[in-house]
Amino acid sequence: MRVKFSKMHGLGNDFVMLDGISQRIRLSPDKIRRIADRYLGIGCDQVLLVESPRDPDADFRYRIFNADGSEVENCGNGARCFARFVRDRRLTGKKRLKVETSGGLLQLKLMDGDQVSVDMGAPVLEPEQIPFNADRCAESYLLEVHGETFTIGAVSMGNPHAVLLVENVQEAPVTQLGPLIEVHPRFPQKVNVGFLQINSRSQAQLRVFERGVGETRACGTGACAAMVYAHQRGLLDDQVGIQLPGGNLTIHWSGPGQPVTMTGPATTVFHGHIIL
Ligand SMILES: N[C@@H](CCC[C@H](N)C(=O)O)C(=O)O
Repeated sequence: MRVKFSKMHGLGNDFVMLDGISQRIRLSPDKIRRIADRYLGIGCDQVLLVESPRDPDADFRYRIFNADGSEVENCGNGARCFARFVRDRRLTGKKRLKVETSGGLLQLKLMDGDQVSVDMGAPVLEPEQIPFNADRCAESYLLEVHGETFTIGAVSMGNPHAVLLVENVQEAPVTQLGPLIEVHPRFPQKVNVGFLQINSRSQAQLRVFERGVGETRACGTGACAAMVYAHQRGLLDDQVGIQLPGGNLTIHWSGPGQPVTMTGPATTVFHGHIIL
């Protein structure tokens, strides 16, 4: 099967975008791993498949697969790339879109230049909905990892995130501790792990070890989850610039029950065909 794709990225978090509306595409975990392989395939952190919506309120549905083949609920950088992809492929002429994901409905706005703004919905903090094993909902939790105890925040942005505050993000043990927390038994569906350094009330730096991928250059839902955790602890204002290894996102959140808004770029790199 010969399939058209676009290679895109949001701050270096890279995607293979597939139009499943004008092409018939059958994916399997094995095919996804092959597409994502940086030596044997195209190479990407996530494969994103655009489909017709099931929800009559939505313009599109988009499905998200991590490089390890697992299907997941949400992807912030992917959402911005999705919005540009459907416009560039002329699947819609709209600048404001509603898209269904398995983590909920997102509202997107194409702005000037390469910028896209996404209403990511309200964060979920109830442990059983994240899902995270804890007796009660709290601002932070103690997590034991191989005999050491860490203070973490647990937030769902449709997908699960653990957030740790660190003094120096460059020196944070992202690739050592990240994989241990990713598969911690208290997160029954595994978890994305963010390491957050607060620079001021409006500036922070973040590195994320993503579930099913490893450390990425940027994670949109990770930036939203980090904002929620630090804002709840009174460390950040409502509007914050979050610097990731691949560049900056602007995140806005005004508190519990309110949606998180993420604004940042979406970039197309090339188009091609792949034999699946
Ligand atoms: N890169 C993404 C998140 C992709 C999904 C994540 N790895 C998961 O397993 O939940 C983003 O920009 O949000």
